[in-house]
Amino acid sequence: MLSITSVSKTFFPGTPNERVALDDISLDLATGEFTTVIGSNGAGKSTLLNIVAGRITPDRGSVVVDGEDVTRLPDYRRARHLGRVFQDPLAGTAPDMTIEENLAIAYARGKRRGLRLGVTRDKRELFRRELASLELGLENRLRLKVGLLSGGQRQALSLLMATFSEPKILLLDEHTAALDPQRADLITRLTAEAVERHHLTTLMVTHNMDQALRVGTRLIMMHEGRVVVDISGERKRSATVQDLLRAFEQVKGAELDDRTLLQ
Ligand SMILES: Nc1ncnc2c1ncn2[C@@H]1O[C@H](COP(=O)(O)OP(=O)(O)OP(=O)(O)O)[C@@H](O)[C@H]1O
Repeated sequence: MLSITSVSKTFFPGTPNERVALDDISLDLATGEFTTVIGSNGAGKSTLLNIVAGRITPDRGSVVVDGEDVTRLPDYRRARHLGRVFQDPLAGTAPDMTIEENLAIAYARGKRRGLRLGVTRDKRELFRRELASLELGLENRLRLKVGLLSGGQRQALSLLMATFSEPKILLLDEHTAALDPQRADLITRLTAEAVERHHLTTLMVTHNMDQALRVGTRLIMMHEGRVVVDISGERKRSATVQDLLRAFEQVKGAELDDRTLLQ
């Protein structure tokens, strides 16, 4: 469903501020594959997501979504195939609009013109059912302004908005990092449920190794713009935080030109 092939990105090339963000990365995600992405600060995780989203164009390489080469397609032209949730709960929703208006905008994404916006009775029922699945009581507060919700509630709504139109790719950029542990656990659970229910091909960046191991079907660790660990299936299920820390120490200690892939 998602093929990233030999993608490289350097910011400010040829200047003293030159930063290699991605260094010849290749990654193939099958439909429904849920990949968690960990790595140190500056490893290139956000840049990878931005390249998939079309916010950043790679210097080299290609991005193919469901057979379509989108490498040079601007972000607004791929938005209907993508769902994205950011770290900041304020980023994914419009605070001055009501819950149902926000949902109507998300619902219209990916639909043909003419089927857009406006909250009909059918849609309201659909929104109510979807909101009920969050178990936060929001289904009875459809006309509440989103700005009045807590961070956790807003993030749950952002997640619902990003997933219920069944995008081809779901991008989660540390979307639980700004929440308290209890809310973070709730959003993590809702994420796993939504991905499973809609069979979404997902990339989830997190700094929480435990979370990266608990959810998803595959885990990659990035370092200095490269994928240095890539595990799935039983290897992922049996891996521990200690294993990841050990692998990270090994990579950090390796020579810069050592391209050994740890598996
Ligand atoms: N827009 C930009 N302009 C210049 N340099 C950038 C830009 N975005 C990222 N970089 C640089 O590219 C490298 C990778 O950054 P990126 O944000 O992708 O890392 P990350 O793994 O998401 O880090 P973090 O965990 O700290 O968010 C870093 O050296 C960063 O300084």
